[in-house]
Amino acid sequence: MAGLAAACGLAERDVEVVLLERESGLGGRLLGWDTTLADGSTVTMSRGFHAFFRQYYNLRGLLRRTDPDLAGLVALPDYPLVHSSGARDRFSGLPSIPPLNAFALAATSPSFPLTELAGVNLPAVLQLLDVDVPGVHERMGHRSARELLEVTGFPATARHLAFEVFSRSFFAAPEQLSAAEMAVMFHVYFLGSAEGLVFDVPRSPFPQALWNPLAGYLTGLGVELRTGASVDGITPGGRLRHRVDWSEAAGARSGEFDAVVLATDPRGLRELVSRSPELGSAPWRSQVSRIPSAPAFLVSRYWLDRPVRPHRQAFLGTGGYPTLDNVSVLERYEDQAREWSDRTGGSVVELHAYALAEGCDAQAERKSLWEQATAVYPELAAARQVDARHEMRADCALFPPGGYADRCTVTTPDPSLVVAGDHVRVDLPVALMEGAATSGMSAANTLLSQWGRRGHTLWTVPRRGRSPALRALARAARRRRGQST
Ligand SMILES: Cc1cc2nc3c(=O)[nH]c(=O)nc-3n(C[C@H](O)[C@H](O)[C@H](O)COP(=O)(O)OP(=O)(O)OC[C@H]3O[C@@H](n4cnc5c(N)ncnc54)[C@H](O)[C@@H]3O)c2cc1C
Repeated sequence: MAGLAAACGLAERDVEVVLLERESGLGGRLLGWDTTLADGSTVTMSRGFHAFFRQYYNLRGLLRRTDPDLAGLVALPDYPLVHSSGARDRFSGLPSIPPLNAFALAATSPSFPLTELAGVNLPAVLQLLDVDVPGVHERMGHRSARELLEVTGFPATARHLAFEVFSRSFFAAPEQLSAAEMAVMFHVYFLGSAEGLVFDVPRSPFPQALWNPLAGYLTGLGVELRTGASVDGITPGGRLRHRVDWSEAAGARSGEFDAVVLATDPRGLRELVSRSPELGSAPWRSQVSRIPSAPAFLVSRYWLDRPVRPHRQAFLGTGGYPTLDNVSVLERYEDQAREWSDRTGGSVVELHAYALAEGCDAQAERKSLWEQATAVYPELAAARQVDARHEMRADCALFPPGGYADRCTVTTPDPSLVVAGDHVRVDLPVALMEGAATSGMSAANTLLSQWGRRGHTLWTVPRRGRSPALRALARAARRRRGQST
């Protein structure tokens, strides 16, 4: 996503671009590939469910290049959260005006029982109303999301349901995630924007909905897309600034370039830079070598011989289970799964487990994940698995407490070398897919500005809390405590 955004931003300003992608298709963590099921059907497998939030302005801008009305996305305006204890919550029907949305959530959500609100630490909660990027990372980034939730005194149900679900969507347990990331998330979804927690999902598998149209657009702009091209190393060029060596099925290749955008996942960057000892500077290479990766995750997709119960939602977030984080029913939103379900009478159900224990056993995790899902949707236990696919990987970024200052930025010691990806620090309130798209465009802008070419406008929710009154209250609370919260 970051690489595609950068390629798009550059090619639209008449820069000649060669995009090198190691996998056989585009999309990175949203790659899709064909697989044939036991019943003979050919379907597209992927790492599965991704929520395209309405605040993902730069990502949506990228997709609008080929789909101006975003017709390729389907809205999922309501999705429940359930806790293993039986507690339930949902985020639909909230007013759209900040901060009324946050107050209405606290007043109406079953996770915030009025009887427990007396225990809330108001000065600490006020800090969530005064989020500014990057200041919040200096004030709160040394704490973990778990500590933040404990210090706020939010009711246990709210902590375990709403907030833990969000923390784990960063592929980390709350003790592994920076409190500042959680605060920024609160800002993005409540106080900084009117779109709330509504999100969309692709109407078709990722290649069909997103990447094939974008590939056509980029090719039309003259971008040379080379998939199955794994970059081996980068050295100083003879004719141009950089020589890039890569391997393809046809053999080893190389090319010289004025500039390079490194838009890989964290591990890809660590490995590529370690194989390129002349790139950047020694301190920068050392910084890259420290980029942390999140623990492994598991995505299990099942094609079942019978449907789940009719009222099951497209997406359900779960909390309090050993590893299960969410369950989605693909035929509720994706055309390919709907076609399979209509044809066979079955259901396509996907389970996600983030932040798995180090060294866990893949087979045991699959079995356990399925068993947890049958506790949530008991009808699954009676279903026959026509087929299943499992993806267990560890290619996501981790945003640990105290990690912000050490995060790579788009710029590097070499002006002709820029970095993009969701792990990259852009000092804007963005994360995950939107972080990737924003950093990609920002990388393109950095190069374009050196070449005297017009950049692209980047959009985000405001970089700081919108309400001066709430900000003043938060500052006053900080002064009274005489310390940062
Ligand atoms: C299961 C799952 C669920 C998720 N759900 C959500 C969600 O709901 N909402 C959300 O916003 N985000 C979600 N994410 C996160 C989201 O997928 C990422 O934030 C985003 O895809 C990151 O994009 P990127 O461009 O930074 O990196 P990537 O997508 O990882 O792209 C990096 C690319 O670099 C390529 N590469 C690496 N090394 C080399 C090399 N040497 N040569 C050539 N190519 C190389 C890789 O093949 C890859 O294509 C989810 C992720 C997963 C795994």
